Amino acid sequence: MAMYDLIIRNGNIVTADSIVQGDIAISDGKIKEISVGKTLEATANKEIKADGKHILPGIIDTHVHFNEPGRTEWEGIETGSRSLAAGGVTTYFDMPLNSTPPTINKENLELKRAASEEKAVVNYRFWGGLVPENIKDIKELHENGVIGFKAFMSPSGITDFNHVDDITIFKGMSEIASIGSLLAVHAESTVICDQLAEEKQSQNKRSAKDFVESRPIISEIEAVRRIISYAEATGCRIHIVHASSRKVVKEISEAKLRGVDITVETCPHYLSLTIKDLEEKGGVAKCCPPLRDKNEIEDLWLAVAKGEIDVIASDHSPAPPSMKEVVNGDYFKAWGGISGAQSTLNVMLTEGYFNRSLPLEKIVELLATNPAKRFGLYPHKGSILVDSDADLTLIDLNESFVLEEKDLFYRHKQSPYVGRTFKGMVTTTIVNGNLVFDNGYITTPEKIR
Ligand SMILES: NC(=O)N[C@H]1NC(=O)NC1=O
Ligand SMILES: [Zn+2]
Ligand SMILES: [Zn+2]
Repeated sequence: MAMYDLIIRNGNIVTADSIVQGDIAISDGKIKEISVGKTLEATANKEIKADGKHILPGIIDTHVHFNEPGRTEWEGIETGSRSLAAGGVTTYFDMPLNSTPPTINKENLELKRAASEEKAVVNYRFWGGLVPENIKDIKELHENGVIGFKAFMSPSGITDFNHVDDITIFKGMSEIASIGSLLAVHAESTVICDQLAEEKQSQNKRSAKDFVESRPIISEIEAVRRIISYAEATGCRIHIVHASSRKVVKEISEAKLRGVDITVETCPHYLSLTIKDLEEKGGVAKCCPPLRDKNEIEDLWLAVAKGEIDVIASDHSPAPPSMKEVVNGDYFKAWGGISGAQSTLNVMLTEGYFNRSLPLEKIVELLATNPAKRFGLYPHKGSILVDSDADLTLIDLNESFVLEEKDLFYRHKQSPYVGRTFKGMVTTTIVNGNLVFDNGYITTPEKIR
């Protein structure tokens, strides 16, 4: 009889296509055997009873800012990756900015890699940056394993990561196309946002509403249209990050129909928080593009249901509480970025599965399968197949909880979701066949909560 490292017994195995009941056997960090509908005749060093639970392919968060090296006091790889594990995430892609030095050349990439090797409790990959200064470094970054490149079309909020001008976009995208990589784009118009922000501030209008009005949806639409025209000219594959509105998504759907190789991401906060939350909670709910209104949320859920969205990622972009504070009612000054790494699956289960009947298979597709496919990790990741990596997320849909600060594994225990009731709970996160999170505890390298 076969002997494995780990067997998970009698769970509901969820993939993008189906839900079946069965056993999963794991050895050497890989799925070795799957038995559907009947007990797997084998033994293992460890067994997990998953009766009544659902087993998902490990979640892939394609968009986090972990600030390390250089700004570890903002988050850091250790606390950041623990938070992800607690949220059922088994692989993350770390953005090239907010750490210092930013990941814009091979030397800086090696610094990030060294810090991650030492500290990450889940799997990871790195984005390289595209900035006006580094077109010459693109090829080498690609050869050293970055998942793709990231550019900002508007100021990033970080002085050592410049946004791209149109000639950089054009030249950079030509280069990225020639090596067969991909460009992720923060698409907001500098002209529109800067001008409106200046008008507002010169009139001393600095409320939450003023801030939101200074970054309107049209600014995203304009930038998306522009980047699409460059994609069509250069043949560069693109991925639009954090679209805040279905109106933005529509531009991307139309480009897809024309044959442009483009995908789109949105984030849990654009599906669950509004400008009212920004007014009530303050800086903890500030992000760029900003939160929109209730109608936009429902429209965005329609886009999700209809398959217009490819990927949902956290855009976890934390900062120390002092930087998130709204001082004297000035919403322009506070750091833009939401701490969400731990809550992506919770938001999708509660607001998607329970409140809007979004199928679990669809959630798996958006959070694991599509990210794996788009960024070349499929079928090793994003699937539950024999020979896949043993990255798995176990959830209990019968549990619910109110998120408290003490539940957060972030360096700074702030989240716009504190106080929210979530239905469904992540019980166990398995990375390369090892339990990393179990029943409220991070289990490796030591047990902590
Ligand atoms: N620099 C940075 O992380 N910016 C992110 N924050 C945010 O709210 N939107 C972003 O692009
Ligand atoms: Zn961004
Ligand atoms: Zn980001």
